[in-house]
Amino acid sequence: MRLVAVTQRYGDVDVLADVDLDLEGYVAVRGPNGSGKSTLLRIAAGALEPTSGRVVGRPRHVGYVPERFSPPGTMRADEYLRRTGRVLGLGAAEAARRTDVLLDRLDLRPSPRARLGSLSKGNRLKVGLAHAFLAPVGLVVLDEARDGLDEAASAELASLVDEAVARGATVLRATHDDVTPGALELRVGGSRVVREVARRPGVDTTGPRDSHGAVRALVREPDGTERALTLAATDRDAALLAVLSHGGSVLDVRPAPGARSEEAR
Ligand SMILES: Nc1ncnc2c1ncn2[C@@H]1O[C@H](COP(=O)(O)OP(=O)(O)OP(=O)(O)O)[C@@H](O)[C@H]1O
Repeated sequence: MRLVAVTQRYGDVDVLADVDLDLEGYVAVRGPNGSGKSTLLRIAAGALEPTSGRVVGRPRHVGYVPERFSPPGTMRADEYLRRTGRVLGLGAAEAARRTDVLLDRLDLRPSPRARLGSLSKGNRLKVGLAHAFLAPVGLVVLDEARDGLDEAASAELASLVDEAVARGATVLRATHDDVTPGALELRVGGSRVVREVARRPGVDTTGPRDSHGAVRALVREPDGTERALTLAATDRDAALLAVLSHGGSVLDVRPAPGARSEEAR
C-alpha cells in the first residue's frame, strides 16, 4: 500500500507535507508528541481523509486501534467481538473461536463476559487489540497500542504482530518502544516522514540490503523476554551478534517464509 503526496493541514499548519511512502510488513512509527504519528495512522487506516494526496492499495478490511478506543459500554466483551467478527466477514463459529482464542491469549480480566464499560483502561485496550486481530485483515494499524498493557499482554501483542506480518499483512504501529533491529521505521516530525531501518547499538544496518536470505530468529532478551525477529540477510549477523553481546540468547534461526526487507531511503 502506498501514500502518494499526502498533505494534512490543520488551520495554516501542515502536519504532514507531501508525504510519499510505500508500506509493507511491520512498520514502526516514531516521533515526538504532536509530531503527526496519529494523523499519519488515521490517514493510513482510512479514518481521516487527507487535505490532499491519496492512499493507494489500502486493503479492504483494516484492523485499527485508535488512540482513544471507546467501545459501547453496556455490551459484553465477547459479544462485541463476535459481532465485530461477523461484520468483518467471519462465520459465526469462526468469530466465536477467534474471540475466545484472542481474549484468552491477551488474558482479559475479570472475564471475557465483562461489560465493556466496566473494564480497566488496559483491559479495554486488550479488547481493541482483539478487535484489530480478529479477522485476517491486510492492514493492522495500532496507535500507541502498548500504552497501559502489562508485560504478558505486550509480549502477546508482539506475537500477534509477528503472526500477522508472517501471513502477509502490513502492520503500522506508533510506538515509543525499542523496535526490532532490521524493522522499517518511520520518523515523523516537522511535517516530514523519514524512513529508517531500526538499529541497536552495535548493529550496522547501513550496508546494501537484500531481500534474499532473510531469516526468522527466536531470541531471548537479557530480561527474559522471548522475541521473534525477521532479519534481512544484510542485518542478520550483526543483529544476532548484538543480541548475544547484550547478554541475550539466540534460541532458533530458520529461513524466513517469504520475508522481504525494505530499503531505507
Ligand atoms: N483535529 C485536529 N484539529 C486541529 N489540530 C489537530 C487535529 N488533530 C491533530 N492536530 C494537531 O496536529 C499535530 C499532530 O497531532 P497528532 O495527534 O497526529 O500527533 P502525535 O505524534 O500522534 O502526538 P502524540 O505522541 O502526543 O499522540 C498536533 O499539533 C495536534 O495538535
